[in-house]
Amino acid sequence: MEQQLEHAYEEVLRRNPGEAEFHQAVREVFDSLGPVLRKNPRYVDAAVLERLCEPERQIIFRVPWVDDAGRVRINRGFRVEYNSALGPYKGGLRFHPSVYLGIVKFLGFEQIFKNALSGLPIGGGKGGSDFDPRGRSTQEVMRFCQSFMTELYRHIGEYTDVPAGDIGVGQREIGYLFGQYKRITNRYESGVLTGKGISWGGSLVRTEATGYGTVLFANEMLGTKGQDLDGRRVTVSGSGNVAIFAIEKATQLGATAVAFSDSSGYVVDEAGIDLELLKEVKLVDRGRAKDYVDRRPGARLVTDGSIWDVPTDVALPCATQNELDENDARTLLKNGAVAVAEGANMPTTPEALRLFQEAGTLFAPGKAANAGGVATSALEMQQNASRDSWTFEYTEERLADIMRDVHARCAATAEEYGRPGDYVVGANIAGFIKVADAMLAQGVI
Ligand SMILES: NC(=O)C1=CN([C@@H]2O[C@H](COP(=O)(O)OP(=O)(O)OC[C@H]3O[C@@H](n4cnc5c(N)ncnc54)[C@H](O)[C@@H]3O)[C@@H](O)[C@H]2O)C=CC1
Ligand SMILES: O=C(O)CCC(=O)C(=O)O
Repeated sequence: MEQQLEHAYEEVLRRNPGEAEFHQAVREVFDSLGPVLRKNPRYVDAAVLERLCEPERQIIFRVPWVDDAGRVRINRGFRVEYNSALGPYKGGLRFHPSVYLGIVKFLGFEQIFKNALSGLPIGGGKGGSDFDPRGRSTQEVMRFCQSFMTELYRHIGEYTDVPAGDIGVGQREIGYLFGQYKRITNRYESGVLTGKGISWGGSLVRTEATGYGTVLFANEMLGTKGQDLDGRRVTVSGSGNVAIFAIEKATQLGATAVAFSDSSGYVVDEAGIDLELLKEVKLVDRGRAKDYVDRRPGARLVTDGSIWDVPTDVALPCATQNELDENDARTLLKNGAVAVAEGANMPTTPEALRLFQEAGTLFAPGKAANAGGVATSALEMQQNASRDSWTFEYTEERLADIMRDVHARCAATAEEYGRPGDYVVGANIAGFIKVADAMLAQGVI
């Protein structure tokens, strides 16, 4: 079976040149699959690996828009409709200058397994653009979103493909995208996008869900060792949607979050991050880390080195891919970190992951730990379909149940395949089996 996996991986390299992040995401999943393929050769016979590595549809389009100075700008838009074995394509849109096809494909590939693990009927997809929202006015962002949707609308729908937010796309952008979709189609199709505002079809808890879910997963992992987050030091990279609500849930569970970051550096606040201030700086003012430090006595901004230099018990990388490397892992281990849970998608490099695995550190891969976001999007779709809206308490309880289930499924699968405590193997195998079985049942498509 190892030979088949190697052959399939070589084909991925050959067919997708230059897409390093996509190669990395495939490699990490393939590294887990040997035992499951040996046990079920029918997956190999039906070319499930090869099919999983080829998206069902890849859409690339021009996004023209006019900036505030009247100049015409051109960006590139993407939507990769990766796999629909379990439901309509589902996954976020990322607006960031680094976006290219390889990033969208890695995210879409990860999304297939994550969505399978959530236990909800959603397939995998992802999209975005190399548009950089930083420094752009609200009017420019709106014009960009309207142009983006003017092409995207023909590819998406409640039963087809349901985008949501990711880096650079929050409720404001979802609002402009939804408005343009409604205008073009003349349909109030609430279930076409998730992450909407509460008064126009959104779900309570969706904003908080990814960060909350990541922390709940970390707490479940600690629970297997008779420990929890209470009294722990936590470090959270990033200061966007995922990071902020990871800090909030960790604080609710009795931990002290001592550091966060953005692309300008990291902030250490030994007294515990002031969440209200952080929300004001980041969510209201759209400011920088320095704006927090300017208003918070005792906090300091560090503009060189790495946030993972800050001694911590629990590390929550919640910014972006490959942000925690081998050196960072060594430092975290030296400083006694006991758990790492990925709020971001693939934030840990393969070399760093290996070090954590060798050290026996509790390690939650993003496709399991951050599944609460997309799961709550699926709950938003349920509410839209039934024209209902649930309370915060009820929705949060559903999220907590889902995260417990995801944790239990990963742990049980790791155990079954002889790797107890290895959540990477557990998540990859459990997600793979669910998707692969549905693909087999649906024939060669
Ligand atoms: N929003 C969601 O529901 C979900 C997001 N994720 C993942 O979580 C991560 C963060 O996403 P969001 O919080 O939604 O985005 P966001 O746009 O709200 O925040 C992103 C944060 O990461 C930082 N960042 C981005 N690129 C960076 C870079 N190259 N270097 C340093 N810092 C950088 C930004 O300063 C910002 O603080 C991403 O990996 C995303 O794919 C995963 C699951 C769901
Ligand atoms: O809520 C969603 O549909 C997407 C969330 C997402 O992009 C992710 O899980 O990485």
